[in-house]
Amino acid sequence: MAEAFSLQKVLETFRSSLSENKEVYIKYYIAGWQELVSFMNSLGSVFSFISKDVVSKIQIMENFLSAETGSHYITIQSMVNYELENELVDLTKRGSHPESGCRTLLRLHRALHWLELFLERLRTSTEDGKTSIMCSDAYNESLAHHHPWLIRKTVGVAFCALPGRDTFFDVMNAGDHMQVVALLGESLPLIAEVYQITEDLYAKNGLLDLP
Ligand SMILES: CCCCCCCCCCCCC/C=C/[C@@H](O)[C@H](COP(=O)(O)O)NC(=O)CCCCCCCCCCCCCCC
Repeated sequence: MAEAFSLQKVLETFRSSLSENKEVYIKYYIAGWQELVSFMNSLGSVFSFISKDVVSKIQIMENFLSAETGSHYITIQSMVNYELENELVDLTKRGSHPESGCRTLLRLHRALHWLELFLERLRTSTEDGKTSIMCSDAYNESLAHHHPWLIRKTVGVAFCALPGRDTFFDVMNAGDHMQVVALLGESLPLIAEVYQITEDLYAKNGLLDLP
């Protein structure tokens, strides 16, 4: 049987994703996402259209890693260099490289920003806090800017099906509520750092709007 989700595991995988010289290992980055997918699956099938999209993006990245050219995909930095130098990225409109590593990872990267905003809301919320509101506020501040109307509407409906704050804390499987809050406090700077390193790298290379 698969091991149960735990917030601690998410923290550990994102911690492992940072190299000494602050590069981001793709292997651990996608392992972190895989953990989050198992969390989402435990919330019920309303979220399966979201987790399916994440799973397909994880799969694209895994395929790059296991291909002959996999050594170029060790870190996000090496991937960006390799794909740009070899013109493997569609920069302005989708063409011959519709599923480059750079554009696929960008989608996960934007979602990581949502996660950061949402977990910060959850961490600082009070007992009567509504997860659906925390989720949609975080979404409207981040991912929503990149999604068309129909997706925004569908996502809005899914948010209403989110369990309450207590269930959320329990599913995180990290002890009592105070322990979860403490672990969130430990995890968030790490997630924020991984996010910021990627953001700076993409900005420097003009990759933030890849189609
Ligand atoms: C916890 C409940 C889950 C709430 C999820 C909120 C985020 C909403 C994301 C909605 C994505 C809708 C599906 C469609 C996506 C794609 O169109 C779109 C664009 O891709 P394309 O350019 O290839 O077409 N894809 C994306 O933007 C990537 C979306 C990735 C969503 C990741 C959501 C992760 C949720 C993780 C939950 C963890 C909760 C916290 C636990 C500690």
